[in-house]
Amino acid sequence: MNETPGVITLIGYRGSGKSSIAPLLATRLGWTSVDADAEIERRAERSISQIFELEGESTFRELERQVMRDLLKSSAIIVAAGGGAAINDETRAEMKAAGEVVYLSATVDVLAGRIAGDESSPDRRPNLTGTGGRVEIVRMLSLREPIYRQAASLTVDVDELSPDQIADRIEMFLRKRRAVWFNA
Ligand SMILES: Nc1ncnc2c1ncn2[C@@H]1O[C@H](COP(=O)(O)OP(=O)(O)OP(=O)(O)O)[C@@H](O)[C@H]1O
Ligand SMILES: O=C(O)C1=C[C@@H](O)[C@@H](O)[C@H](O)C1
Ligand SMILES: [Mg+2]
Repeated sequence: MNETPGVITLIGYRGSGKSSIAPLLATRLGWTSVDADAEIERRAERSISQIFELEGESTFRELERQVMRDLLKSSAIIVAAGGGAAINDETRAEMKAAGEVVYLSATVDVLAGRIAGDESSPDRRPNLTGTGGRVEIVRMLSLREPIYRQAASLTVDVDELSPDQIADRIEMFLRKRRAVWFNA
C-alpha cells in the first residue's frame, strides 16, 4: 500500500453534495480541499454557464479534463469533482489510481430539490440537454449511475444524511482503509 497520502475524489450527480462535503472532510483529516468547478472558473475567468454559452460544452469538458489531470497529481487533498468529470474514461482511471473515489448517491427528487434551491445553479449548472429540469436528471442519472458506481470504492446514500453525517461515514471508511495515510 502506498504510504504517501493521495487524493480523495468525491463524485456524483449535480446537487449530491460534493462541494459541501469536501471542506468538511478536509478539516477532519487535516488535508486541503479543492472544488474542480471553481478551479475551472478561476482558470477560464468566467462562470461555467458562460463557458457553455460562449464556447460550448466540449470546451468546458476539455478544461475539466485538464483541471482534473492537474488536481489528481496532488497529495493529501479532497477533490470535489464536477458532476460529469467521472464520465471521462481517462479522468476516471486517474481518480482511481490517485486514491479513493467516493460516490455520493441521491434520488432524483432530492437532487432536483437541491438544484432548484441552490442560488449558484444559474451560474454553475447550465442545461445538459434540451429539456433541463427533472426530465434531464432522470435521463442523465440513468446513463451516469452505473459509471459512478463502477468508479467508486465507497458509495454513500446521502438522501437522509446531513453533511456532517456524510463526512463522518467517509472519514471512518478512510481511516480504516487507508490507515497508513493518517497514522504516520
Ligand atoms: N446532505 C445535505 N443535506 C441538505 N442539503 C445539502 C446536503 N448536501 C448538499 N446540500 C445542499 O444542496 C445544494 C447542492 O450542494 P453542492 O453544491 O454541494 O452539490 P454538488 O454535488 O457539488 O453539485 P455540482 O455537481 O453541481 O457541483 C447546496 O445548496 C447545498 O447546501
Ligand atoms: O453534471 C454535469 O455535467 C456538470 C455538473 C457541474 O458540477 C458542473 O461541472 C457543470 O455544470 C457540468
Ligand atoms: Mg460542486
